[in-house]
Amino acid sequence: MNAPQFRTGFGYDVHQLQAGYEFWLGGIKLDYALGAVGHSDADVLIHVICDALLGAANMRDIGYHFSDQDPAYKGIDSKILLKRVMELIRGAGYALGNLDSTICLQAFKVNPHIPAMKACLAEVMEVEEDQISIKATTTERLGFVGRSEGISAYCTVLIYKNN
Ligand SMILES: Nc1ccn([C@@H]2O[C@H](COP(=O)(O)O)[C@@H](O)[C@H]2O)c(=O)n1
Ligand SMILES: C[C@@]1(CO)OP(=O)(O)OP(=O)(O)OC[C@H]1O
Repeated sequence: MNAPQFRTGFGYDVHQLQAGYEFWLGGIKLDYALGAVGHSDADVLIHVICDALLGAANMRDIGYHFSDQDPAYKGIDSKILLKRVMELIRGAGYALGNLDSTICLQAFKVNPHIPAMKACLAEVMEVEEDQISIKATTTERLGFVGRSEGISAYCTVLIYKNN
């Protein structure tokens, strides 16, 4: 058999934080005074995972597939979008090697929630928890994250297909 084909992808996303919204992150709902604003449930971690996967497969980005102008996606659970992205990736013959992500959030520590996020995402993506890394950082009170005006996240992925 020929050597497998490896491809990397990268995702970055930002959502505003405001009172009166739910706070979905990594597929789970967190209890906080502010929530993330978006057309969907605004789960920034899932969005960067989707973008990294789509980028790795050279399949554009999340907004290309699920437009924020389309009422079908209003308030949608981002886990549904991630499932669809995994179907696209697998449909093109790719499997996930691993993903590594960083959440940028000042307001509270997400470390205690990371095991639940990993378990949730592994189930949605139908991969092993060991293939999913989630990290977190504040921005030392600097910038929009530091002022808790928003949350951002980054993700890299490795996907592969056997030739
Ligand atoms: N929202 C966050 C931010 C950070 N952490 C954890 O705390 C560590 C220290 O954060 P600094 O921004 O001060 O470097 C970081 O390495 C994370 O382990 C967190 O859980 N949630
Ligand atoms: C996920 C989508 C689709 O509902 O909406 P948002 O929640 O606004 O998220 P964003 O990352 O800004 O863009 C992708 C969108 O198309």
